Amino acid sequence: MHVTHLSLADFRSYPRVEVPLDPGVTAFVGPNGQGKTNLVEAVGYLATLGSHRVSSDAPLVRMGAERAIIRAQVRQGDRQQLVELELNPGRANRARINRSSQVKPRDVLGIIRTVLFAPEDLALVKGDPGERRRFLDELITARSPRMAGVRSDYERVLKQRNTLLKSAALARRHGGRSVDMSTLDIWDQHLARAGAELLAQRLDLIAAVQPLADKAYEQLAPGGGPVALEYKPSAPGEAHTREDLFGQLMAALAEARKQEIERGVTLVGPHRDDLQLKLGQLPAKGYASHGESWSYALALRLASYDLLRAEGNEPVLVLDDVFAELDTRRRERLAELVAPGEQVLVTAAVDDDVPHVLSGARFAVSEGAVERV
Ligand SMILES: Nc1ncnc2c1ncn2[C@@H]1O[C@H](COP(=O)(O)OP(=O)(O)OP(=O)(O)O)[C@@H](O)[C@H]1O
Repeated sequence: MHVTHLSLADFRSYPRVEVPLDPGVTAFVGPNGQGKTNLVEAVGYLATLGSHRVSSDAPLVRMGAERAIIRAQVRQGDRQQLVELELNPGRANRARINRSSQVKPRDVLGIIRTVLFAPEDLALVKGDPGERRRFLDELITARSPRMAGVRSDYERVLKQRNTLLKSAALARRHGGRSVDMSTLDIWDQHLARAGAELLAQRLDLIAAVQPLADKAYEQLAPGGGPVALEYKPSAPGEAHTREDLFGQLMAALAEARKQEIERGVTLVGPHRDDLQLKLGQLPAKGYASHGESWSYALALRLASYDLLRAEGNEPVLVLDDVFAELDTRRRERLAELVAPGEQVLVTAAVDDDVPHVLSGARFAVSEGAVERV
């Protein structure tokens, strides 16, 4: 699958821009702060309904404008589709597919898939567990778009359950009116049901990604591994099937209930889990060097790319400002690995940062103009 045309209105720094794209490698080159990342961020947004840089939509809308529009023409084999998202911060976003507005934003998922590697990815290794959970869950959704529904069910139930626990905790602390806790059992069931589904997908994904990440790390930094991905659940146990995971979560919720009511928050479930990344015998977080952490994050993205391709879901690979961070050897290895991809979008400050193997289309990006050179 590849994008044949990208069109933005009031997205980030662009009042309007039209970018025709070819399969193969396309490099966006220009000085800092000219809008290169803004272009690839828009493609990433269509694939994940989120930005890799910010957690809310407001910064994505051009200063002074009310809404932003991202539109892309996508080709999958012989099939062409036009996808469009309208971002309305503070109100619901809107989507159109082939000009039909009878769709929800979530229906756009799966039309475009991306694997995006950017400097922010260092947080995958060095950052909070939430970064690694997002990595897993975005990849789960890229493999199976219906999982977006499961994720949003889980988030909704979690929010409602937390509201109930919080009011119970406040009532306990301040001796207010007691709270009716009879619905908590029902929330437990819903939370464990969606949670088990999400957990099963995460465990399946980790098993598939692990050997690919190890192989990618070895290619980037020979002899530096091995790398191992270990899931650290908040509800401990050995379960793997959905039904067993459901039972495991229900048991852990029962055990944690007293503490949850005291603290007013849900302490068990996929939202509290972590993915531990090990390099050799040590956890990468806190031990790996800057260069090792970079290679690790990159290996995770390359593994994601390999996995989606192997499963027949060829994604667009986006390499945002990454070559300047790598030494010559790693830069060339990476370039050789990704050069055969169906579509690879690269951003760089200067031409020399783009390895020669990645010859293809070039656009100069300067002061809001994107021109083919
Ligand atoms: N909502 C917005 N409204 C207007 N301008 C914005 C908005 N968001 C970001 N910008 C501007 O976009 C520019 C940054 O663009 P971008 O991040 O794409 O730069 P870049 O070319 O990738 O630079 P670098 O090489 O430094 O990574 C900045 O000048 C910033 O002020």
